[in-house]
Amino acid sequence: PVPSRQRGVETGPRPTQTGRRLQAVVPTEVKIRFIDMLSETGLPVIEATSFVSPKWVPQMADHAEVLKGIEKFPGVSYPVLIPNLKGFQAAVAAGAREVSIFGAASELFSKKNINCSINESLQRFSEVMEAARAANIPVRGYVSCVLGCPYEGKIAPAKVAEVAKKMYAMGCYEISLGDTIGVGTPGSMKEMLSAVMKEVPSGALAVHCHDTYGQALANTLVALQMGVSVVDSSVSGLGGCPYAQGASGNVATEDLVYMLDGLGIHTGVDLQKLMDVGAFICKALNRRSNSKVAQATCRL
Ligand SMILES: CC(C)(COP(=O)([O-])OP(=O)([O-])OC[C@H]1O[C@@H](n2cnc3c(N)ncnc32)[C@H](O)[C@@H]1OP(=O)([O-])[O-])[C@@H](O)C(=O)NCCC(=O)NCCSC(=O)C[C@@](C)(O)CC(=O)[O-]
Repeated sequence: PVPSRQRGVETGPRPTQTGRRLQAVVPTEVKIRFIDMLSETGLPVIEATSFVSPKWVPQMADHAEVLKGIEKFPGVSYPVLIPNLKGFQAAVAAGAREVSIFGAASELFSKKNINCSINESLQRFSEVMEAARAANIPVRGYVSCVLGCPYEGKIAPAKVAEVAKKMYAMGCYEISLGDTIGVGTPGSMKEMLSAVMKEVPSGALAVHCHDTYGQALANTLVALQMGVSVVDSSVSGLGGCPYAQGASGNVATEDLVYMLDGLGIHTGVDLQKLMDVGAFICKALNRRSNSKVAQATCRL
């Protein structure tokens, strides 16, 4: 299986693990060094940046410099997030060879995150798909809030299945199901995946588990047992979402790789190198790693 899609630096105005907000904008050269180091770990996919509006997320205003500045390792892909056609065009002009669109299963989250309804977002995405097809650019689709929403609470699995089905039908080669605020449990993950798998084949699904309630690894394991083989993660468990207050980062890549190694699943990812990248970025951001593996081995 492809073990992990790794996110680059996504330090928006979101709470850290301890509830402090990250105020600083991460310098572009740190982002580039971080991604270059990740490229040497054996990860197959590194999501490099977002071509979103700098008025909405000023921390990503350097997207073109980051994408142009990183070394592109053979065999590694560097997709970028895009919310609309404008983002797609800017990403391609900066050299993107793969993009990800991001929708949601929650109306209110869609409105807060990308300022439109779910239906409007699907309309925007279909414009992107058309342009992507013409440019031969593969598109991945995210569905956020699949196990809960900061504004609507519980989300019906049928709603997740409906949005995932539409994004898959429009041509996304893979649908990543995001537990954006990390409220899911193995039980709700199983229920949601069972509904989605009636509409989208398991081979075209990925999971993206935030670890707010400490359930991310358990939820990921359930998804693996149900046939999903692509998992999003983040070194040192960095990240969150600026429009989902209180959400912590993704499952730490170090912890995910440790678990996969323990299961005898070959990943090709070098855990030691990952830990070095984690130490680098935590030092640069002056924060503690959220990776249990990193904490246990006392590297930070
Ligand atoms: C979607 C918009 C742009 C709508 O924002 P809007 O204000 O409705 O957009 P607009 O079309 O009215 O344009 C407003 C201004 O933004 C510009 N603009 C418009 N589009 C772009 C663009 N692509 N790149 C650069 N600039 C852009 C546009 O040109 C205009 O500039 P002005 O004329 O005022 O100078 C905004 O809401 C936005 O950028 N949102 C992104 C927020 C974000 O980054 N959220 C986090 C992403 S991660 C995530 O969602 C979850 C995920 C994927 O991780 C999975 C999970 O955990 O669930």
